[in-house]
Amino acid sequence: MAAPHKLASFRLPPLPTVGELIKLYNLRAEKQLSQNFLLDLRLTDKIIRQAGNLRGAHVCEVGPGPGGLTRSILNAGAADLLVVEKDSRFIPGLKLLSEAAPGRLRIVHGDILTYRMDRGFPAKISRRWDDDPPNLHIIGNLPFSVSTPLIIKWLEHVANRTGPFSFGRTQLTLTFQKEVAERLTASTGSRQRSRLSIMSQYLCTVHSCFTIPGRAFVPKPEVDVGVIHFTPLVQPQIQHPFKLVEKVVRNIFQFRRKHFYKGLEKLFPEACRVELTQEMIQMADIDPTLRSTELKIPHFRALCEAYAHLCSQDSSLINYEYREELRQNHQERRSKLLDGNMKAKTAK
Ligand SMILES: C[S@@+](CC[C@H](N)C(=O)[O-])C[C@H]1O[C@@H](n2cnc3c(N)ncnc32)[C@H](O)[C@@H]1O
Repeated sequence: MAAPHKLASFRLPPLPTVGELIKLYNLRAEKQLSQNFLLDLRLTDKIIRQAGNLRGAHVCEVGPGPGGLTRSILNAGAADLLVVEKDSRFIPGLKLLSEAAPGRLRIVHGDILTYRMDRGFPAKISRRWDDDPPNLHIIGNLPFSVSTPLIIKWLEHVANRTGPFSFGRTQLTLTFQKEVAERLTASTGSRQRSRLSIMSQYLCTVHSCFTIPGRAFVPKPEVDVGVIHFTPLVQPQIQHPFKLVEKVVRNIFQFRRKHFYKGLEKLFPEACRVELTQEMIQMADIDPTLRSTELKIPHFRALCEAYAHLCSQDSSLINYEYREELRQNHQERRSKLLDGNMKAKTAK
């Protein structure tokens, strides 16, 4: 790995263009892997600038594909770029880039959903949580198919200070389909306010950088794309376990446009539903006629506080899942129906 001060001339030598590489290796986009490529290096440079100064930085790029963003990251002076790509067809092209930037590009052929990023970088780059962020950045033009599960997984890592966040408050610069980008940054009262807004904003400063029109990608997706920058907060706005917060928020947003208590009720089994919902709302001191989208993060904090208190009084509550109960009831009804049909047939 080259030391930052040795990177005086870090720009890549002349190489085939990304478009030429795609033709050279016959890299037809795979719909299953949500492959929409960025070939315009001015645009990839613009995305990379949102991450801040990358000179001498450690970077993990998700899904480099034919390497447009990868080139921009290297040209911005990253000292150590680790790319994680699932599709083996891109590996030869990435190796070409690696040869053009000796010692600066490491290639992992694997799945970002299971890759252990905490093992991917040296411990010496770690910073204390309340320090400035470490010199490690996660960057990616994310595959649409994994963007939501991936950001939820990383937010859980932020809450637990694990994975990429075992190095400190690692910053992320990522693309999302525009609708998801709007949900991530939506403020109280907006139509896009959703589970993703609360989960990301209670843990991070979330900044919408700019929108890329769908026509900038090859092949062109149906939607536009938003670039979002995340910096984990020193103090999360809700200080309860991630899983508890996620459960409260998910239930409340089951009925986004209704009074929030409609979703809240579903935290509790039928026998104690009305009573415990009322108790929870009273404890949190919130107007029950507010809609889910009108709740602010301090409201969610108060609701999590109240729910944690109720769970401490009855430990079975934390494992109760309304949807699971619905699923089981449905299965029971189905098997009763099947039994009845079988009996009717044998009686004939
Ligand atoms: C939207 S394309 C972006 C490609 C390239 N970064 C660009 O901007 O042109 C998404 C890339 O992620 C890769 N990919 C999809 N699922 C992945 C996964 N689970 N882990 C790692 N890479 C993945 C795809 O093969 C593809 O190269």
